[in-house]
Amino acid sequence: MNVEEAKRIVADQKELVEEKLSQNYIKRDVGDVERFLRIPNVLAILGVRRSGKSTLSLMLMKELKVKFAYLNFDDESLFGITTEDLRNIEQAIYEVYGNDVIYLVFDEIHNVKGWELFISRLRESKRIIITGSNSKMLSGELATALTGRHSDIVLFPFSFREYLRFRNINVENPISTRDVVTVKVALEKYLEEGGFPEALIIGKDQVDVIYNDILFKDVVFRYKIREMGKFKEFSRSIISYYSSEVSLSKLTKVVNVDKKTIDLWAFGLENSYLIYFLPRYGEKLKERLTFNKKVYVVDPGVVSRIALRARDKGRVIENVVAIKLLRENQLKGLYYIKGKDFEVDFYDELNSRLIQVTYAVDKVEEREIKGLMKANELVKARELIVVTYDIEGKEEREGKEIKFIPLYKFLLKY
Ligand SMILES: Nc1ncnc2c1ncn2[C@@H]1O[C@H](COP(=O)(O)OP(=O)(O)OP(=O)(O)O)[C@@H](O)[C@H]1O
Repeated sequence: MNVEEAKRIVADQKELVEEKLSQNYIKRDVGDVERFLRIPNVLAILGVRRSGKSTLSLMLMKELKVKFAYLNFDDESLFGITTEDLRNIEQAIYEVYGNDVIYLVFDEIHNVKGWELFISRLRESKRIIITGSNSKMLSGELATALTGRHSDIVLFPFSFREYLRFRNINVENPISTRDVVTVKVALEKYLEEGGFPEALIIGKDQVDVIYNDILFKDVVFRYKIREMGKFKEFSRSIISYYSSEVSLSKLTKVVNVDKKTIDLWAFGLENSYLIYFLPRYGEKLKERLTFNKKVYVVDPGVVSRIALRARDKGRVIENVVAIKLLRENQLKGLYYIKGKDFEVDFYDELNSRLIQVTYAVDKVEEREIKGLMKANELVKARELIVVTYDIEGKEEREGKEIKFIPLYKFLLKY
């Protein structure tokens, strides 16, 4: 690709960006992202496809009021480009945007071979945002060039709080009966439709489009999967296990492929951020095939549209809590605890909390509380919480306080 061709692509995309910048977007709760751009000066925004990564980068540039250049490498005219092409692209960027541009935003650059060294060189003089929907993009051999020199955040589809903002419901701290009702009605809808911005703008069928895009572009294409039918069946089966323990070995028999293949497919789905495997506390992470794990799905909308079994409210609620915790902990320090005769849904090690989730409307079952107490003998957590559907209050057991928090409050405040 020569510089002239590259210039045309950069200029075409510049027009699209200008149009995007003129629109109003929903503010994302991602903390002080700008901070990441100061030192070190590469910020990677990772996360499931269509969660709003490029929009967030553009919002950030707008907020900082800085001059920046943008290029999306997920553009057909840029497929198959080489390391040499990157030099011409760089020059084209300066010609289109000016030599004095300091901030560079690159979408999906990880599809280009040798991108890490390119970024590593640019970072000497520029501040860079890269986005990607592959959790392994920063763990390859070449990425060592960037080790310790980038911050990364994982962006999820809208959280419940962001969803309320999108629906123009300005109740972050509902107290009056009317506000509580409004928020609870919105929560029911959120549990059904989820938080992919496009699914809320275009309609729920868009979830299917996004789901298929993830399967094909982020897994099938990347991992060169040929048995499409079986892979789709596998993906749907594993999603149907949301909020449950899953045995990959068993799925091998259901889908009828060998263990190595299943392992690769599960790896692919997890790397695309579509599903997340929560490990059991205290267990050494061996191979995916053998370790005990529970599976959670990135968005309630995907659960509603794709899972095979009848919708189970208790599990839907547990899934939404899992995603909130994963989002806030940025995928770190979360486990479930399972002993001989007890289970606790989440051990949030970072915040020293044990969290049980139940679809209780008028009474929390004794077994849920016993589970908390037993797990607490093991981990000595600071806080013990039961997330309920509608019960609020406190109870003391053996000198330890247990809080009962309704789901809407937990999602908004905790
Ligand atoms: N904060 C927001 N407010 C309103 N709409 C949004 C917001 N973020 C994203 N969207 C909409 O969602 C869609 C996907 O957003 P975007 O392209 O930023 O996602 P992405 O994660 O970069 O996608 P991909 O992984 O495919 O590159 C776009 O149509 C965008 O307009």
